[in-house]
Amino acid sequence: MSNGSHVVVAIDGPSGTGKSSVSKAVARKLGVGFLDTGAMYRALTWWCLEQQIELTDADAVAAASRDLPLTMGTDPNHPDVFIDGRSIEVHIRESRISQSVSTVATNLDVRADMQQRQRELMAQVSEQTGGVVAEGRDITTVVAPDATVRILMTASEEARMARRSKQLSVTAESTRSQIVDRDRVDSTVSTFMTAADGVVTVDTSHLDFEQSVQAVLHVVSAEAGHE
Ligand SMILES: Nc1ncnc2c1ncn2[C@@H]1O[C@H](COP(=O)(O)OP(=O)(O)OP(=O)(O)O)[C@@H](O)[C@H]1O
Ligand SMILES: Nc1ccn([C@@H]2O[C@H](COP(=O)(O)O)[C@@H](O)[C@H]2O)c(=O)n1
Repeated sequence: MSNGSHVVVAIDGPSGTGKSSVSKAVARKLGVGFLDTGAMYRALTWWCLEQQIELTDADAVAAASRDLPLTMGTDPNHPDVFIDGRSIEVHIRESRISQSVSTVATNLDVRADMQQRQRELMAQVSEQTGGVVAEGRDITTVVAPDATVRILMTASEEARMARRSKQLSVTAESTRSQIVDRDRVDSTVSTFMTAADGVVTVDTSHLDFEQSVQAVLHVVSAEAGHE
């Protein structure tokens, strides 16, 4: 997915690593679009709860996914998520969504649908802005295995707990099961705890936010000649 001179950056990693915030900053610096693929699974989860669809009813959830009136904002300065024209960005970050999103994301029919939508969105955004930074759990391996740059962003469990606890203003310990349990379930359908062949690992355990952004830009520069 290098599309001539377009730069396609795929970033995966476990929960709380900083993928989303770092990817957004990298997209801004490169002047290209940004796609938060986790937000798409969160949007479907929110929609199913709104429609009172049982998340364990795999067929009903897959049907909801196919019909989902989802629009993704891909400007890294104003990323937003819309269903039927209504912004649901705030709602999809609620803890009830974080706690149930993996049930939806491990539905294989849902994944096939979302992966197809993500490929189409990435191609569209790349065409419009000259590239895209897309982040999630299966972008480097399934959605865009031929991306110009493929990165696995990691951080120790302790660093991720500390980042999440600061973000949510709760104790670090209380975030452990949230992070560990979600990764355990999510990794039954995607490979993001270890780097696949050809994927560059960026370990941010001992980096601050700006250093993490620079580390990713350094890899982009080395792999694609962009900075
Ligand atoms: N290198 C870093 N050092 C310190 N804090 C960081 C760093 N990178 C990101 N953060 C902070 O960590 C928090 C979590 O980051 P973010 O939401 O981007 O993670 P994520 O990997 O996308 O998580 P998830 O996949 O669970 O949504 C944010 O508050 C972010 O500002
Ligand atoms: N490519 C992806 C991205 C996300 N998921 C699932 O969505 C959940 C929410 O993701 P966040 O990055 O917003 O926390 C995540 O826990 C996965 O269940 C996915 O499966 N594939």
